[in-house]
Amino acid sequence: MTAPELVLTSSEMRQADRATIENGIPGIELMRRAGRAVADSAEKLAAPGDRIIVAAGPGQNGGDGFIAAALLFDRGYQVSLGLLGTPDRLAGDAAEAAKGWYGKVERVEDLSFHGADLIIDALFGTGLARDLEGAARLAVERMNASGRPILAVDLPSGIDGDSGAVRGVAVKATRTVTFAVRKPCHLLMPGRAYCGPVEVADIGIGGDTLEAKGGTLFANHATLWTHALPRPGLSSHKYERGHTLVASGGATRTGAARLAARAALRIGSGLVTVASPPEALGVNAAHLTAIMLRGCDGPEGLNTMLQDQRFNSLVLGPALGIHAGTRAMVAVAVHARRSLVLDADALTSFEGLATELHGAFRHAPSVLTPHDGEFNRLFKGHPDLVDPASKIERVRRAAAYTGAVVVLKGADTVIAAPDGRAAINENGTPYLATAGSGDTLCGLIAGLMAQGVPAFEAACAGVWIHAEAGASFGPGLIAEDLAELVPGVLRDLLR
Ligand SMILES: NC(=O)C1=CN([C@@H]2O[C@H](COP(=O)(O)OP(=O)(O)OC[C@H]3O[C@@H](n4cnc5c(N)ncnc54)[C@H](O)[C@@H]3O)[C@@H](O)[C@H]2O)[C@H](O)CC1
Ligand SMILES: [K+]
Repeated sequence: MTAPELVLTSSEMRQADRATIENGIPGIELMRRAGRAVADSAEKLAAPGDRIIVAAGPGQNGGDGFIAAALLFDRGYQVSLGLLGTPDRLAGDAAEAAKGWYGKVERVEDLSFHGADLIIDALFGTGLARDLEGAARLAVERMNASGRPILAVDLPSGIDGDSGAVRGVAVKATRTVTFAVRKPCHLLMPGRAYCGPVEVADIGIGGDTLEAKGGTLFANHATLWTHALPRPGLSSHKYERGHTLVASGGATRTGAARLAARAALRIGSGLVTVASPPEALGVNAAHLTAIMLRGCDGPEGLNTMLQDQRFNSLVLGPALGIHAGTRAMVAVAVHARRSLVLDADALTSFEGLATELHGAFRHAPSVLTPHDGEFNRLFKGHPDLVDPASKIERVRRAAAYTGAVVVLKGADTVIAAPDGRAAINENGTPYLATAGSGDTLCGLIAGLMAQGVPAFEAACAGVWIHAEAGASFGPGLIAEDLAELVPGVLRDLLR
């Protein structure tokens, strides 16, 4: 089976680099391999004889640029190189690499990018430390304005490697070649949108080293969770596949619960029941067939229902209303220690009250699925959770704080577990931004947990399957379609 795809932060990558050097591969050799990968990648974008302009920065990213420039010159390209800063400021491996470039070292300020068939952006990589200003900023602006194809070395200059944020301005790359593994910025927005297709070049940093220095952050693909997916055997019975309970809102707000319930059923929950306020029983009954329906009046009603241990997974939040009653229902659910997915109103009801949720979810598999607005409302007054620039860091801290798996939704949904594992999703589609889409996601995750899938794997799989279903439909997608598309996605996954 293919291993999950590791993603390493800048500092983890530096440690992996250092360990590789200590194990006997000199730094300059790693840089030569990196530079060769850049040259090989450039050859896919330009033909011998073409004019290539390399913009090199003051650090090792610039060093990679020097190596690539010399190789491409040898391979018959017309190569010019402009340096940001002066050659005497180059140090270590980058200074060594510069010795192999026999052409002129121009000032990056003096280069005209308009005549280039290809620009190689080797200004900054993982060492970017602050916003781009002055000459660096101008160089990036002029590269972008040239309209010429740009190959970014490691990552587009100006993008923060760990958060994917634009530090003032950033190169809009046509393609990016990175080394050993992808970094968070290749998956997180807005960085992902600046990279173009990302190529990962093997420069000889071993899998064991990458695993030892990273090992907790992943790209969210099936390789991460496919082993945990339920595969019903011939003898399996609906009662063994769990029973998901979804709480419905009042008479005019019942659709959300039914969307979640339908998704739970489609993902394989053996049984699904909508728990409905008495006044909404009629409208729910008119719309449910395979899904069961029970009257449930507020927190007391929920408490009574949960005396039945067969309800092993629970969705609370969609259209429940923002008030103390919803908070009380969450308290009942937490006390009952069932698998739990909380979304929407269940999260917003705790606006400014996050301390009530401190450690609350550590006793049972629990998943919170906020979007940015809900996350910021829930954790307002907790700068340590809301302020970090990196989405991964924010989600990890929220997971550690609450004891729940946290899914922070968006074009680059991040899922994190209290134990520090995190995954970045990248198969999302803008079509998923439609009313009721989040309700469906809750149902998928709860339906997987009902079948015994652990919370982190259920959240990661739910997010991926949800996105895959949305992408398979495309334009015109409405939330009602999503659950119906799940069987096709599952069929491919379980093949
Ligand atoms: N295993 C690998 O991944 C390898 C990666 N290599 C390349 O090395 C860079 C990282 O190199 P590093 O020297 O640490 O950082 P940078 O080159 O990105 O930049 C540091 C350099 O830039 C200055 N600086 C930082 N921010 C700014 C700013 N906003 N304005 C101006 N100057 C700034 C800083 O002071 C330093 O001088 C990695 O990305 C790979 O491309 C190696 O080749 C080995 C293998
Ligand atoms: K770069």
